[in-house]
Amino acid sequence: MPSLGRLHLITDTRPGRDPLAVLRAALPVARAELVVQVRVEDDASDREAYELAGQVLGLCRPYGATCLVNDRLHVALAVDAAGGHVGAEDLPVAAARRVLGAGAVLGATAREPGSAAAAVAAGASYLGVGPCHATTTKSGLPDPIGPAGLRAVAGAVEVPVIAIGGVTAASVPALRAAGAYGVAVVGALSGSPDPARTTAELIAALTC
Ligand SMILES: Cc1ncc(COP(=O)(O)OP(=O)(O)O)c(N)n1
Ligand SMILES: Cc1nc(C(=O)O)sc1CCOP(=O)(O)O
Ligand SMILES: [Mg+2]
Repeated sequence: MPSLGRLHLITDTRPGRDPLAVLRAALPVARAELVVQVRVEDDASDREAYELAGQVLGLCRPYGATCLVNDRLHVALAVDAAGGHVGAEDLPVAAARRVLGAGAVLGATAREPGSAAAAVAAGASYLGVGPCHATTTKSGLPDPIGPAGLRAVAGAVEVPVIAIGGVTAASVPALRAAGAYGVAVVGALSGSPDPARTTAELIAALTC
C-alpha cells in the first residue's frame, strides 16, 4: 500500500459550493500529499456520487493524489478508487475490508481509544479522529475532543491518525504535537477565498 497523504480534502457538495474548483486549486500545490475523499450529501443519488468520484479520480491521477469514497463502497469499487472511509452508521470495518479487499486504503472514524483499537484490529488502515474542534460543516456530532482527545486515540494505535473537525492551518501544529499524522478538512478549503494559498499553508504546517 503506498504511503498515505497528509492532507485530506473532503468534497463539499452543499448547495453553492464547487468541490471541483477547490480540487483544481489544491492539486498543483499538494500533489501526492493530497487525499481526496469524495463525500456527497445523504440524499444524493449513487449516480451523482459515481460521476463526482470519476471526475475527482481523473483530476487526481496526473498528480499521484489519492481518491477515496466516503460511505458508498460500491461507488469506490465502481470507479476503481484507492479505497473508502466508514463510520459508525456505515458498514462495519471488517465488512468494509472484505468489500474493498486487502490492498485498499480503508479509513474508519474513531473518537476514543477503545473503538480506535477495535477498528484497526478489524482492518482499518487509518483513522479519522474528531471532532477535534467545533465545526459547522456537520451537525449532530459530539463535543470536540481537542488535542488531548486526539492524543489518547493516537497513543492507542499504530496506524496514521487523521484529525478532523474545525481544522485550520493554525490548529495543525497542536494536532501534530498530539500525534496526528495528517488532517482532513472541508470548510478550511471550501470556504477559503484563495484555496491554493490555504492548501500551501496547510501543507507547510503538515510537513515542516
Ligand atoms: C477522515 C474522516 N474522518 C471522519 C469522517 C466521518 O465519517 P462518518 O463518521 O462516517 O460520517 P460521514 O462523513 O459519513 O457523515 C470522515 N468522513 N472522514
Ligand atoms: C464530516 C465530518 N466528520 C467529522 C467527525 O468528527 O466525524 S467532522 C466533519 C466535518 C469536518 O468539516 P470541517 O473541516 O469544515 O470542520
Ligand atoms: Mg460515514
